[in-house]
Amino acid sequence: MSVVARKWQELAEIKEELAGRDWFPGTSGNLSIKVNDDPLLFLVSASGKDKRKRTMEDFLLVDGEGRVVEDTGLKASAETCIHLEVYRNTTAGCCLHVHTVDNNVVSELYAEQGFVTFRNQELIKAFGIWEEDGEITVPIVENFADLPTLAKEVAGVIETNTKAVLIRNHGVTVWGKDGFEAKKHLEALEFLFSYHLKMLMLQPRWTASPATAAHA
Ligand SMILES: CSC[C@@H](O)[C@@H](O)C(=O)COP(=O)(O)O
Ligand SMILES: [Zn+2]
Repeated sequence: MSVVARKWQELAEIKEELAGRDWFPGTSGNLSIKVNDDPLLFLVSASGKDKRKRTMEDFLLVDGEGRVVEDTGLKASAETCIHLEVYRNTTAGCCLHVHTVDNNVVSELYAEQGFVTFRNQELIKAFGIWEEDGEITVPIVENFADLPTLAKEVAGVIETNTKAVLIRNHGVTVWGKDGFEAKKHLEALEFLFSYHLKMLMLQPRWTASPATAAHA
C-alpha cells in the first residue's frame, strides 16, 4: 500500500470516529494528515461535503503552498490555509478542526481574555503533561471571514507548546504528531470544555483557576 493510500485510510478512520461523535454538524469541520515532510504534502478533506459520509472523494493531496496536486474537479477545504500554517509552524503530522457547541461557548466566554487555561484535571496528561500541577492553555483568536487573515491569526498565537487554537464562535483546530495523537488531543479538549461548562452551570461562581476568572 502506498504512503498516500495508508494516510488516506488513517484519516478516513478518524473522520468516521469524529462523525460518530456528531462533531461535523452542517458540513462543518475539516481534517488533514501529513504525507511527506520535505517537500510538504498533505491530504485534506474536500470542501463543503457532509463529513459524516465516507466516499472515494473525501480527501485531496495538497502541497506546501496549499495547491491541489492533482486536479479532480473538487475543491480542497476552504480552511486548508489554516492547516498549512499549522504544518509550517509546528511538527504536527495531523490537524483536526471541529465545530461543537461546547468549543464555541468556551471560545466566546474567554474571547476577551484571549485564552483559556485548564488545571486540576487528569485528562491534561493526554497532552503529555505529567506534572502534579500541570496545565494546558488554549489561545483564542477572533473569527474572520477572510480565511488568509484567519490563518495568519492562528499562526500568530502558535508557540512551542501550543496544541490547539480556539476560533471565536467558530470551532477548534487541534493537532498532534500523528492521527492518533491529534484525535487524543481533540477528545481530551472537548472533555475539558464540556466539564468546564457543566461546572459553570452548576456553580456560576466556580472558577477553574484565577487565570480563568474573567467570567466571574
Ligand atoms: C458551513 S460549515 C462552516 C465552514 O465555513 C467552515 O468553517 C468549515 O469548518 C468547513 O469548511 P470546508 O470548506 O468544508 O472545510
Ligand atoms: Zn470551520
